[in-house]
Amino acid sequence: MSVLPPVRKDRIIAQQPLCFTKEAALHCRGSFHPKVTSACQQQRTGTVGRFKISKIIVVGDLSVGKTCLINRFCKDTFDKNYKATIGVDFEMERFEVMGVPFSLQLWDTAGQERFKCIASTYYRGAQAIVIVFDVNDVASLEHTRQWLQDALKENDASSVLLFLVGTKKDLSSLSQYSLIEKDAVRIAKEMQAEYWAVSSLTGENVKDFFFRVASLTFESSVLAELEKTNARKIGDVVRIHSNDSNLYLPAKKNKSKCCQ
Ligand SMILES: Nc1nc2c(ncn2[C@@H]2O[C@H](COP(=O)(O)OP(=O)(O)OP(=O)(O)O)[C@@H](O)[C@H]2O)c(=O)[nH]1
Ligand SMILES: [Mg+2]
Repeated sequence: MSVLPPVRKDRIIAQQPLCFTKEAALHCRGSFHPKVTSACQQQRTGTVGRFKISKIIVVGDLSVGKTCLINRFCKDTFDKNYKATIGVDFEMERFEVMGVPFSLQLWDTAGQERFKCIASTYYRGAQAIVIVFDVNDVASLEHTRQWLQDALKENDASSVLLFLVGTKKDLSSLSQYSLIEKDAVRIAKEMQAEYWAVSSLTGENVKDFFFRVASLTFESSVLAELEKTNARKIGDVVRIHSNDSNLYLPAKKNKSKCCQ
């Protein structure tokens, strides 16, 4: 018998949420992968929904707004005063995706150089990496490549999902924003990351972004689980075939210009 309270009503995901821009999205299907949908309907999601907790790490320069982003989503709060994260912090968020319970552990890491080596010891075993920059600070966007490279030292580039997130959109004029967006989309494509722009002050796109992270992480976890089950059944490794050229095919990662 479960001792956990029911999942909050505003954490229930019935449909695949839309991407921010089709130009830099992990995939643009408006629905879950058909194999995932049928696995959920038939309650064949294996460890996903029972024991599995997916780890998401959030990295990026100091003061770009990583903590505020997580706090806006998890606690619906915003603090205008900067308090540096020391080492790491984490929040748990419980979702229900197509009727299946799904938990995310959101690891908020320190951007300050002096705490970086403590923070990097928590990078391992991530299902998704969220690389954050400030849309008003070009240098923080340029540094995202280095953050990704560091995070990938501890993770498998062929299976981890990547998100590039621009914060503090409220501080940017439309014309300033559209300039940096061009570069950000280009870098996101290079990294094979999905691009988002948000404001933790106003809340713009914050919930949509985390719903997308939860949905895509759920989808890839269920696909991996099905792949394992199939491999066990026939005693060999089987790939799940899909016509989409999407993030689930490791071959795609080989094309990355980044971190080689
Ligand atoms: N206007 C505005 N300010 C923001 C936003 N997000 C964060 N800030 C401010 O930016 C500063 C830094 O935010 P944090 O979330 O603490 O930054 P961080 O990336 O966690 O920093 P470290 O923990 O040192 O790595 C704070 O003063 C926040 O109030 C936003 O969306 N809009
Ligand atoms: Mg912080």
